[in-house]
Amino acid sequence: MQTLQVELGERAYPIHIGSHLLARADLILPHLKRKQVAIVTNTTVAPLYLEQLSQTLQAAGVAVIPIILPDGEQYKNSDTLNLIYDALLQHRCERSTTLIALGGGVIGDLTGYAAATYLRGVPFIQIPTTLLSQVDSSVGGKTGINHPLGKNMIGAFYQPQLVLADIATLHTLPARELSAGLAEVIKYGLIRDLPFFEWLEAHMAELVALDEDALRYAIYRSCENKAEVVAKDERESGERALLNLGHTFGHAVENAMGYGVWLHGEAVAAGTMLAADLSRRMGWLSDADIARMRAIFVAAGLPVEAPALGVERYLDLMGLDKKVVDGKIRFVLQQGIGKSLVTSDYDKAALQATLALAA
Ligand SMILES: NC(=O)c1ccc[n+]([C@@H]2O[C@H](COP(=O)([O-])OP(=O)(O)OC[C@H]3O[C@@H](n4cnc5c(N)ncnc54)[C@H](O)[C@@H]3O)[C@@H](O)[C@H]2O)c1
Ligand SMILES: O=C(O)C(=O)C[C@@H](O)[C@H](O)[C@H](O)COP(=O)(O)O
Ligand SMILES: [Zn+2]
Repeated sequence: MQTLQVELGERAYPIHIGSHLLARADLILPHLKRKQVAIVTNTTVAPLYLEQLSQTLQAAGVAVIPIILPDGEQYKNSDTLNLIYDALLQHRCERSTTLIALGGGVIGDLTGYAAATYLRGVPFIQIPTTLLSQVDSSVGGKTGINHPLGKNMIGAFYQPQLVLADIATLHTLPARELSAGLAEVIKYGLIRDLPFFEWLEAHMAELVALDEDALRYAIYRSCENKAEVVAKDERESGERALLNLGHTFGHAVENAMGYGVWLHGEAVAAGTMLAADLSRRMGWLSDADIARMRAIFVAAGLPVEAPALGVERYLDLMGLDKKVVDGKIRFVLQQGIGKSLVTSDYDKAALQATLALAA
């Protein structure tokens, strides 16, 4: 097992990465205020891992309240959030009850937001079971739900007490979901870590084949990148916005196509290629860089062409992005592979031309 620390002063917490961690009560117990937890999961993950985690905790004397939600991005909304509050209230959960998110990013974001708001805040633990949630969503404290008009529009920054990433759970993950997670892994290389990008180019086939050593390294290096950025800028007043590479376009795709039709990672991959095209038009990215990016996304099993929504629809949806300032959309663009910036200083005609690719 490897451990990283997210250095956030009194809100600091460890990320443990390893195999068969669902059996490790000793890693969880020190983070509980009281021996009662509510495990929030979904109808897909519950039959796979709920029993195992519950038994681990019950054997250590912890009372477990299971909360099983419907599965899918289309359920990351206020109705599903209310199901969590309902269960917590029915069980008379107190401020000392810890919520445990057992599942992918949808469960993590919902559970984190429930924890941030139930009784004005109860502790929570992330046990991510998708690659995407192990490398990205479980770390950093962005929690929330979607709105029909936009992705993640309602939420809170609220840090977990602990992240427990059990690599063994990835063996049951569908290949399409593994690929979606690789989009966020590749993101770290593109925005700030050229040596990692080069390592990913050399080891993509092993990752797709679920090679344990390759996965462990990719998850650790991704979490290391994310933890560093979050420690410097917890609430996204600067550098953290770089973690949004491809998301301005990608969130528009997810919303327009209907939540869940394009997976988050798929939309991020195609969105990153649109951002790359805009960077190229600004003279910051070469044709050779774009070819490398396209090749790595394809090798990861990800789409590189965004859907044809039309220029106006893209602009309209991107106008709701959280990075908008004074009505102007800001993009994360690249100045080569491994170097990125957030800017509103792009050429409008270049943006129109980029969007016309997806028109
Ligand atoms: N908070 C953040 O910082 C952050 C970062 C990135 C993404 N996100 C959010 O995360 C969500 C995407 O997360 P995701 O890609 O994990 O999707 P997801 O949570 O929908 O999980 C993907 C699918 O895999 C299933 N699943 C989960 N673990 C499994 C396992 N071990 N074996 C088999 N099936 C399993 C799920 O039930 C689901 O059907 C999006 O809503 C996105 O906006 C948040
Ligand atoms: O942690 C962050 O910061 C990120 O931007 C990570 C993204 O991968 C993630 O999808 C995040 O939820 C997007 O944030 P949003 O603020 O654009 O909703
Ligand atoms: Zn993302």
